[in-house]
Formats: sequence, C-alpha cells, structure tokens
Amino acid sequence: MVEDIKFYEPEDNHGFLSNFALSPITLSDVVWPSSEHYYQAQKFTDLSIQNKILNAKTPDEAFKISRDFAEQEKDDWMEVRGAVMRFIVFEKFRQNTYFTHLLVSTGDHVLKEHSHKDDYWGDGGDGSGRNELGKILMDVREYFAKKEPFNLVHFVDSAKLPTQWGTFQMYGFIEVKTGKEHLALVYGQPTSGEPTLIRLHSECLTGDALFSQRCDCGFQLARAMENIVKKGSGVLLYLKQEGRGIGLINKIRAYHLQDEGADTVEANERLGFAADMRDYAFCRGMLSFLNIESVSLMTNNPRKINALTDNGINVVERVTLQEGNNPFNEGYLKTKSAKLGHMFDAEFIK
Ligand SMILES: Nc1nc(O)c(N)c(N[C@@H]2O[C@H](COP(=O)(O)O)[C@@H](O)[C@H]2O)n1
Ligand SMILES: [Zn+2]
Repeated sequence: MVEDIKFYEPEDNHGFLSNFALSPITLSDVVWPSSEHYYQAQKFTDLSIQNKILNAKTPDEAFKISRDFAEQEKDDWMEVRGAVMRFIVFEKFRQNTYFTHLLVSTGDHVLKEHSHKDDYWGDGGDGSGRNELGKILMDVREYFAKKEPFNLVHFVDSAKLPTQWGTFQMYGFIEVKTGKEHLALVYGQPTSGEPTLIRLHSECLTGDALFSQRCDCGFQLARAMENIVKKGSGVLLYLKQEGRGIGLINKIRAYHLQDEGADTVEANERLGFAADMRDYAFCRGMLSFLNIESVSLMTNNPRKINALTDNGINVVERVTLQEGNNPFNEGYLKTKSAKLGHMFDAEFIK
C-alpha cells in the first residue's frame, strides 16, 4: 500500500509542500516571498494592508497580519479563495523548479496537509478535514509530471559520499522511461550562472570497480573526480548504461568476440547491437534538478557533447580526459578514435 505523505512545518520532511516554505514568486514585477504571503494579501482590497503582508518578514507574520485585519476581508473571499490558492500554488512550482522536481518525485502518494488547526485546507489533524491544499498539490503534480524535464527522472534521496579525493554529496534518481538507477555526485557548491565542471560517466563495472585495463573508464573516473575536487566544485553523473548500453553480460560476450579478433564496434554489431546504444536525454532531468544549465564537459566523446547540446544544455567548453592508455587497451582506443570519433591526441593513441 502506498503511504500518505503528511506535511505541515516547512522545516520538516516534505515541508516544501507547505505554503509557509520560502519560495519567491514574481507576479507583475512584485516578488512574493512565499505562497502564504500572496494568499493572505488577496483577502484585502486595501493596498496598504496588501503591502504590509507583502513586506512581512516571515510567512507566519503574513498570516498574523491578515488575522489582525480580519474584519476588512473582501465580501466574496470565501467564493474566490479556492481559485486564488490554486493559482498561487501552481505559480510557486512553475517558478521554483527544484520544488517541482521534489513534488513530482512524490509519485502517486496522497499528499495531506496534516494540520490540527485547519479542516478545510488541511486534514484537521485526525484525517476528517477536506485537505483542499493537498488536492491542489496533487493536481499541480499531475500537470508537471507529464512535462519535461520533470518526467525524465525522479529524485529519490541524497547522502554524503566520502572518497579519497573529498566528500561528495550523492543524489539517487530513477529514470522514468527505463526504471534505471542513476547517480549524481556533487562536490562543493556549483556557482549559478557559471559553467559547472561535469562528467557524464557511463557505468563500466570492469574498469571502474575491477581495475580492468581493457578500457580507459576507471582511469577517467578517477581523474574526473580528482579534477572536480581540485576545481572546488563540480558534478559527476554516474549513468547506469553498462557496456555502451548493452549491459554487463552482453559486454562479456563482446569482449569474447574481441578476444577472437573483432574490434569493439564489430563485436557489438555481431551481437546485433548498434556500436553505441546509449541515450543521454534523461541527463537533462538530473541537471535541471541540480539547477545546472551550462557546463564544462570532461570528455573525449563527441556524442556526449551533441547529446547535451540537443537537450538544451549549454556546453561552454570541452575538457579532454586522456587517461590510462596501456598495452591492453591500445586497439580499443584506436577503434574509439577511428570508428566512434573520440577526440584523442595522436600522441595518446600511438
Ligand atoms: N559494448 C562495449 N564494448 C567494449 O569493448 C567496451 N569496452 C565497452 N565499454 C563500455 O563503454 C562505456 C564507456 O565508453 P565512453 O568512454 O563513455 O565512450 C561504458 O559503458 C563501458 O562499460 N562496451
Ligand atoms: Zn570500461
């Protein structure tokens, strides 16, 4: 059974659902600090009261000022309050996309404002209330859940990841289309407005975890994480697309064919796959969650640059990542250059 999500205080779990959560909303050049500020102000036609509420330091204060002037409430307030609430809650999420990602990630859980003080907007504390705010939130969620980038991945949870280079914050996502689990490792605080140093790293169990020298993946992963820490901030997306998207077992089959003389592209094709089956469209959802719009991309792979650009991410710069060439991956790197277009210096693959 899917459990209800109950929210109330903005600082608690799922507190972003509360109207008391700070979430600036701009309407006709006026910035309302929270949906609560806007909602309370709409009770009055008197502009001086509206302004007092607009300038209240906190949503609690906005609420209190509105109570102080209760006698001057508009006559038709009870008839229009539903529409006012629906409008401002929609705007809150339209304008604060991090919150929209969180809202959509609540999936199909019932959302309940768990308030013992309110049995109209909330559930009355004992579940007998109408939960009108919860209903509006679920309608807004349904609307955004169908829209890009919110329909690409769902954020699940986040935790610290201490590594030999530094402590990253690890975010877990589920790709909506495939159900695959992807990670974002964030180091430091990427500065908004500046390109973020990023790497899209496709899973390679053999290279990343088992020290294989058949490829360059593990070496690139280590260097990318080191580069991010040295720079002070950046993001590594760890993508569950083992074997260029054919999976681990098929990659072993491809390696077997390579042991018998095929190159990496021929091996994939003999197994009935395209040379590269990866799709990066969902990365836009992860980057949008992290509020990243422009990037310095660590890669040698032109497909990754094109994939991000095609999905609306501004690739300001490519940072080469030529690592781990050795006698076991010489042929593999040459084929990546000749057949997959990887951009290597001649020196690196000679
Ligand atoms: N299908 C397949 N055949 C090989 O011979 C391989 N070495 C791999 N490795 C996979 O390639 C991805 C990394 O490639 P990029 O450097 O990002 O272009 C990763 O998914 C490896 O598992 N796959
Ligand atoms: Zn690899």
